[in-house]
Amino acid sequence: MNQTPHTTIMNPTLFPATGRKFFPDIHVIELFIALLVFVVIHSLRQRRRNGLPVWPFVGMLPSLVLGLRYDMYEWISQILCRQNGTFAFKGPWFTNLNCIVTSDPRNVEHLLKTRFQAYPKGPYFRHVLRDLLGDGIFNADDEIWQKQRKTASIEFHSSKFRRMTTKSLLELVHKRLLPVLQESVAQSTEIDLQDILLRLTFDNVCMIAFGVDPGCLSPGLPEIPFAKAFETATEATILRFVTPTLVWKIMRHFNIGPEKKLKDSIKGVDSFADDVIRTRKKEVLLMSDDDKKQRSDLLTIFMGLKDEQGQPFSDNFLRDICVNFILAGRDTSSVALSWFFWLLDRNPTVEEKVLGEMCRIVKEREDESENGNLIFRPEEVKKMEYLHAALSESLRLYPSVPVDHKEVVEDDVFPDGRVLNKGTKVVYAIYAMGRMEEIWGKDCREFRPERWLRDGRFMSESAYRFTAFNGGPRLCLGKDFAYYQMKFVAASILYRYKVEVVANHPVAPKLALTMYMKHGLKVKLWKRSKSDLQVCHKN
Ligand code: HEM
Repeated sequence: MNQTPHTTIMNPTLFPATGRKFFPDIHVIELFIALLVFVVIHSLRQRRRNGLPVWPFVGMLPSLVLGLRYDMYEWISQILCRQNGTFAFKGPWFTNLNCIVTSDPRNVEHLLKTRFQAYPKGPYFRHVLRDLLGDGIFNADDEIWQKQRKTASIEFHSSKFRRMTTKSLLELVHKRLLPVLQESVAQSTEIDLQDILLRLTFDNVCMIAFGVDPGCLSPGLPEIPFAKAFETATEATILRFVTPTLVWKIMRHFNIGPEKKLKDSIKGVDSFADDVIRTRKKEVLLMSDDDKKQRSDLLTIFMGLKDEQGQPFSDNFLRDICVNFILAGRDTSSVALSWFFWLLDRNPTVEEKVLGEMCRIVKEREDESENGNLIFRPEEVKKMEYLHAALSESLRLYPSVPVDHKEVVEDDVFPDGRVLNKGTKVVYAIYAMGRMEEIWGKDCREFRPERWLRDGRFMSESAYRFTAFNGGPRLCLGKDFAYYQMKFVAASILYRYKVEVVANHPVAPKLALTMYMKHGLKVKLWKRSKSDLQVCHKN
């Protein structure tokens, strides 16, 4: 038999009626190609509309992954420039990554001030940050936030607080920071300035929040378990933002991966906080009313207050308050100063002007005898307008908090016409705002402190164009203190040393809650000679 029954009956590639060959594999391929072409055209059309291609299932994730490999903040800035300041990010299906990203000052003012009540931090972010930040000021909304804000605000604006912060900063700089820097000069070694500044601000803010000095900035730069735990906890928390909620929750349940790291590090933070709270409670019992009034650390202040039921705050809540303030005060001014020193190294004319201003101010002193170990006085720091402008310019380009977030709790429309449904997450891109020509003009990417000066005096900018310190009712509580701290530290260093960034040291931002330099800031210090300062005195 030539034609076997097997071929006629069993082979589905022949049409029984016509005997014509049917090639399902070719049709499948054609169909597949057609679908692919459709998907690509559709995704690219979406690119025109949304700024990025939107792929089935994964949304804009492929572009995000590429952005993460390059420079996340630059990547966001470029999309926002193309999209006139606002775009909708579409994450993979069934994840929480969908959000509206904006750098339009009108929208930023709308969400931070005009419609403040409609844009709280919201349940999603609160949930992600809850293990580390609890009910502390950064993570709270409504009454819980209001109560902390009000109390801390009274405290931050009191003269007692100012005296305490000025004194503790002076001691930290002169007894701890300068000797460590001097040691590096004597040994002729390179140092990681970012690490040293982080230690300085950590010790400083622990004194403000807890009233204790952990001693991170000490000779030999010891590793302090509390500081280490704090750093690991913030890093592990960030990972939750880029991990689908279900995945990190499963990891948390089984205590594995980054969630295990997070849990262990939070234990470290809690154990330090618990110790301080327990000890302070015993101390407070023995204190006279006058002694209590002398103390201006936040822990002692909040310990003396009562909640709505007339009960003292729980230890957990006291812990949350302090941990949030430490986060607020540690990572912000230190990274801002690191970017500032890096920019100064690249802009020697700005450095000359900063130095010239300091020297002019010192020259006004009646008694210049202490010049050898000069300590800047608060009224002198206030007079440093050019330094103030240079730090603001540095924060404009490298804001310590590069992106921030809100969640809209009722349907709303942005001033630019974008419609937002209840529950939409909104990201305001502070880093990108510093790179918008519409806000700062054609030279927006240049480091030019003069843009902040009118007739030599510093002129502040609207918080909705320069959002480095946030704006509206949640404006940074530590803004005045932060400027004083940064100016005092920068002036005390620059008056004594030339800070030279090590050649070829790679500089890039790290993906974190705050704008760390990924590889730190390796520098070498050179002691300024008397003649350097005499030249600058003459200017
Ligand atoms: C260069 C230094 C600083 C910058 C750029 C900065 C920036 C910011 C930003 C952007 C926020 C809003 C965060 C948010 O709501 O998500 C904020 C809030 C806050 N900052 Fe600062 N900060 C700095 C220094 C400090 C310091 C030194 C302290 C305290 C010692 C501090 C205390 C606070 C507090 C308590 C809040 C929460 C305000 C609220 O939610 O009502 N900040 N800061």
